Amino acid sequence: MSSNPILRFAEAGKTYPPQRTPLRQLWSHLRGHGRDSLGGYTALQNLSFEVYPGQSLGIVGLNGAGKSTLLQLAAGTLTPSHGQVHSHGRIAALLELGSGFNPEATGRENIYLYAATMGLSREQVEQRLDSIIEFSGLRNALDMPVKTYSSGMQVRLAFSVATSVDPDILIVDEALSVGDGVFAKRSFDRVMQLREKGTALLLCSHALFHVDLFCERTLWLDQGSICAFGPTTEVVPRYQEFLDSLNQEPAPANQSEVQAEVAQGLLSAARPELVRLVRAEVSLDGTVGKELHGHSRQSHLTVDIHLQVSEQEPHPCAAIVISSESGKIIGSSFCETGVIKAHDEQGHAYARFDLPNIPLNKGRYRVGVYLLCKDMRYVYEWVDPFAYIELKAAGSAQGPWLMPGEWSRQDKDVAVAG
Ligand SMILES: Nc1ncnc2c1ncn2[C@@H]1O[C@H](COP(=O)(O)OP(=O)(O)OP(=O)(O)O)[C@@H](O)[C@H]1O
Repeated sequence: MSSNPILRFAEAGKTYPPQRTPLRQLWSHLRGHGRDSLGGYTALQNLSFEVYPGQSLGIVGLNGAGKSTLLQLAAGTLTPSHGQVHSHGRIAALLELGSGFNPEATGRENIYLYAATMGLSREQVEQRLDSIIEFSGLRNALDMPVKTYSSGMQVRLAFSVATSVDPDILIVDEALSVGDGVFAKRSFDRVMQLREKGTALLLCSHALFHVDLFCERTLWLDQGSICAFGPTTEVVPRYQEFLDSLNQEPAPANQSEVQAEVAQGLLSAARPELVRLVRAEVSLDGTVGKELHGHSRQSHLTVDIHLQVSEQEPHPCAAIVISSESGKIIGSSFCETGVIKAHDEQGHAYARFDLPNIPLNKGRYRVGVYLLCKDMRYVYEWVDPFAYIELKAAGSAQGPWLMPGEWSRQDKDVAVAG
């Protein structure tokens, strides 16, 4: 690890100026004050922490805890009212929807504008243009003004540019769960690749599963202050317990709005309010892990999942997908309707998938966990790969799966001609 942090908050905080409504201005004027004396709102206070190159930090907290404010300070789109925020390197931020875009300009023009704000020259953008367009999947809409884009399309464009500029720090505010199933999966893969290349990540998400997956450390914000900060494996379960203790009703989703967007195929039903993956665990012969070793035909694969369902989606579907290392699907198993069912008032549900005598040949495989809506048309969340399994085998079978079927000796030629 480099000895210099790439991002440093030193007693940093943010107080928003008071809302200068006409009534307040009149009140101040009558009282003879030059400034509104009602005071501002302190959204963050005295935060100190550091992020080193290649590290990933998750930010969790209730609505209004100050997460977006923290991310904006880190991105440099807000300045601290007290303390300091130091950063160096190229920062790519996916913050509020549409921020950074000129709505009147086309998608193509916005790629240049957006990349320029991240320090890329026109030439550098041109070198990457094709891959940015390809990744966004918006080639046909590229010469239309961004104001005509749906929210899902805007996120795709922003995500595509932000992750194509070789950032030193990638800041993501919830954006990962937006986009249709295919795009969201590619976004996951892209963030993983950036992490492997050493990009530091700051991720704020209400989907704790994402934080669990991407971030080795987590900062839990409560009313603008750090409530807990440490390894994700410690902080996220504590935060989950806290959420459970609140017996929080999920924020009511505007169902008709969600359905309209889903109907356009632009947004997956990926609303954390509807259903979310809380935790998953893959084990081979009883050993839990992300890199597991076993024997073909003998080992027993188990996947345990814990999710949270809601009234709007009480019986989602879970699936396990086994693929080759390169991502080619070898097999999948979808749970039957009714297997996933709320177990308590908070909507926690648990399910297990068992695959004894694993019918795979020697090799390395990835195991993915998916959460879909009941009719399996939309994927809420997935993590693929969630774990890798590496199998040893005796014999000379070819190909990834162990083809069932039996040989038997025959006494005569049974091949019937004509
Ligand atoms: N521009 C602003 N002016 C005044 N107050 C603001 C402003 N932006 C945010 N706030 C207030 O600061 C507090 C923290 O807001 P912030 O958006 O950072 O929270 P958050 O944790 O990201 O919430 P959420 O999970 O709902 O997105 C909130 O009480 C909010 O009302």
